[in-house]
Amino acid sequence: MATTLGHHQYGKAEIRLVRITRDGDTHHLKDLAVSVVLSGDMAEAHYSGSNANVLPTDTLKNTVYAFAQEHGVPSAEGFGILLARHFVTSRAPVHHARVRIEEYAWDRIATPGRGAHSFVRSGREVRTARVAFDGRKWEVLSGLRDLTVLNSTDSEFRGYAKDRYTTLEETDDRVLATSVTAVWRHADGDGRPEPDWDLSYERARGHLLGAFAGTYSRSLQQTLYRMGASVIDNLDGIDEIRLSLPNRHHVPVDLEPFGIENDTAEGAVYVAVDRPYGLIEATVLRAGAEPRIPVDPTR
Ligand SMILES: O=c1[nH]c(=O)c2[nH]c(=O)[nH]c2[nH]1
Repeated sequence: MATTLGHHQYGKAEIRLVRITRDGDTHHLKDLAVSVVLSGDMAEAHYSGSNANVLPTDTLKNTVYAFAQEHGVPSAEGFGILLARHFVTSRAPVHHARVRIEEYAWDRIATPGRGAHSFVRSGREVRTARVAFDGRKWEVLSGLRDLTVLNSTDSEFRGYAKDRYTTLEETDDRVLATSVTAVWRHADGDGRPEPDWDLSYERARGHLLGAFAGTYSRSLQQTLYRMGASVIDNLDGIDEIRLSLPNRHHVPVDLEPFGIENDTAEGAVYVAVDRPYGLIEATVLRAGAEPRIPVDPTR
């Protein structure tokens, strides 16, 4: 044989699922996209075409819906753990399962006297969870994307390297805006009970926002480090966090041709430039922790 099969996996991507729970007149809603990836003893499907070890991806989809109804969706992480354990423990050829979940937030629409069953899709960020299980050990990565934040002052960018192509002016007061993608890794479970995933998420989010707002920034790099360090310093169970921060540049508009001053004590007008953007990415680790989050957190 002149060829051999390399790494292979399969699964069902982006299973869209809305779970409504009724508690009398008060209803609750979970809105998810679930992706399942399985790997193990499945080489024959590629070599000979034998599907004996291939549980159809259609079945993976059905299992996700069935589990959502039978077990509910306690939290993105909790649901992911339930599913990953099921696939690895119920089928011998499956050695490893990964479940990725995106969760979309909804707010209630106030309807006095009419029960609590109306919702409006929230402008909040997308919450993410990834669970990997190999039959023995868990790895849980929690995170978020599209958390868009802006500081209208307390940001400068000066003292940078310059060469013959540098045109950027130094600034001691600029707008700093970004859309945060973050992935953080929970310390190995080793038999401990699962944390309260929702509480852990809200705390991590709060520290990211607090550090963004509370840092006098000399660069987005410095702000990134403070944001990551604040999560690690304040949350015992989190050993590693990776942040991807696009620099959403806000450039003051030149209004001089119209005889209008555009940088006054009362404020200024900016172009919100969407492309190109600087992209600042880094991992922050608890001292001694091993880096395990992939370098590209979107993969
Ligand atoms: O915070 C910043 N970091 C950079 O590396 C950079 N580069 C740039 O042009 N502007 C900025 N801002």
